[in-house]
Amino acid sequence: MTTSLPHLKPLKPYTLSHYSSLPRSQTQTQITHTRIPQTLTITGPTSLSGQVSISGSKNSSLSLLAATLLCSNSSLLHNVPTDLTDIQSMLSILNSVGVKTQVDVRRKRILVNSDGIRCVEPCLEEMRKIRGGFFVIGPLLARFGEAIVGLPGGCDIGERPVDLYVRGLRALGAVVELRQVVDDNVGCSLRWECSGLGLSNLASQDGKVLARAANGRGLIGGNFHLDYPSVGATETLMMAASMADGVTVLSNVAKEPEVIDLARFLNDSGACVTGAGSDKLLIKGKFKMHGAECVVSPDRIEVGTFMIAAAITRSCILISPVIPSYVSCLTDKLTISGCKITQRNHDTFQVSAVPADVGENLQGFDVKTSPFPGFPTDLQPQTMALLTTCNGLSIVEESVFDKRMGHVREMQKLGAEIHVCGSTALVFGREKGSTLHGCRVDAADLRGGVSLVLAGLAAEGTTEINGIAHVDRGYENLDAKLQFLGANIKRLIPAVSPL
Ligand SMILES: CC(=O)N[C@H]1[C@@H](OP(=O)(O)OP(=O)(O)OC[C@H]2O[C@@H](n3ccc(=O)[nH]c3=O)[C@H](O)[C@@H]2O)O[C@H](CO)[C@@H](O)[C@@H]1O
Ligand SMILES: C=C(OP(=O)(O)O)C(=O)O
Repeated sequence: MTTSLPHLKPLKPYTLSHYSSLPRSQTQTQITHTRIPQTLTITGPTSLSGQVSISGSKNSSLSLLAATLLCSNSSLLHNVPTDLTDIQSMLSILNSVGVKTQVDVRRKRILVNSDGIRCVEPCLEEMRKIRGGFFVIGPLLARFGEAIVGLPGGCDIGERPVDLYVRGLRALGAVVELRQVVDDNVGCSLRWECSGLGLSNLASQDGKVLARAANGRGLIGGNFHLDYPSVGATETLMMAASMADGVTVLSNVAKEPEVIDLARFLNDSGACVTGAGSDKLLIKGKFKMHGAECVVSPDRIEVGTFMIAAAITRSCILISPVIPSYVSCLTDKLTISGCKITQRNHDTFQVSAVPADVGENLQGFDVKTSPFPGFPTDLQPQTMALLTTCNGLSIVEESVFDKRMGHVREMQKLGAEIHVCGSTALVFGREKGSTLHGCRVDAADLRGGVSLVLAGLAAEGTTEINGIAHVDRGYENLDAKLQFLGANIKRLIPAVSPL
């Protein structure tokens, strides 16, 4: 749906012109994503060339959309990856409490108006689909004094507890309890669980978190130290503290770029947040916030995925827009491996792994995931796919999530030699480049799924990847973008039999 959106105020440095410089065929290809099981087939090995246009960050967009719940009047978000199913789920969550949204798919922008919110309990079914839905607990509680939200969904990559969110909200004066849904009757809450803590063990089960500001008053500023710099908890508490009465100090917070995007939007909406990007945030609460306009940063994980696509296919491609400091960890590793990465202008990378530039083969390297500025967990599976084609033994250690190795079994089906011990994988590379061979594999989560797409680009023959809905959660038009770069990739959409 294309709508005419009002102009709120001048744009910030990242303007839409940064995102519309590619040929129409690339920027305007739209794929209708349905929830029908879909498959990608790739015939390789592939050589890529040309330029790819990076979408706005999924993870930033999810928290920015949640933050619009704090604001009266309208907010206008630019460069939103509107085709992602996660974004569509987040919009359904907002709509379910009475938020009005207008999506301009062609211009990648969303107008949000939260003036008509009529309830504080978003649709549980939608909440279960994504992780970012849980963030709405912060703004709803801060603005309306109450929120009832489902436990986070999202990828099945290990425990995704919410204890830090809960303890942080309690530090701001909220009473928080978990209500567990013990039968299939969604919304019928039969049993009260622990108003104490223990929430972490229940995070994967069906349940709702009920939060209200104590004594019917609003939230009050407070101090909270996060035991771990959780991105989601940091963002949720930033939103809550923005409308709490008084000053909040959050320490050991996440330093991820998405936190910086959120702080910028909150400040433009009338909040007072300082310290974003450091490990301490100081937030002076405001009684009222208004809408603002913002431009979502380019998706650093999509940038990294295409950098790895160039490397695994031993190709040379241009990638833009890129914020180089957001991907410096990967840039360093690929450079060690032998890739040539050149910044072409302020926001374009040229990534080359062609034999003329890198010699006979890339070298393996070790990675250990950790919070930003460390190596991103969201690039671990893609990196592992690359390492299966590099020289020597590489060690991949996953330290953020306890079950993010689901892709290994599928990579083994493609001929990769990987041994897993707990959260560490030993990847035995190939002295003479890829000997991966195509076969049928299943994507079980978002980044694991895309790592199979990357492996399929390098594999001999045809790779068929099922479960592409996981990939569609976080990659906009992935197949169209890869086709544009020269990949032989097709999406198979089963015919729906008429009723
Ligand atoms: C630090 C980190 O890399 N975070 C990633 C994480 O964010 P996301 O916000 O999903 O996850 P967190 O940063 O909150 O979680 C990271 C770690 O903290 C733990 N935890 C979290 C919340 C809580 O209340 N208690 C608790 O113990 C989790 O179990 C996990 O081990 O996944 C996102 C999607 O893949 C990524 O974009 C983020 O970069
Ligand atoms: C796992 C991811 O998403 P989510 O946290 O939304 O499940 C991801 O972005 O890699």
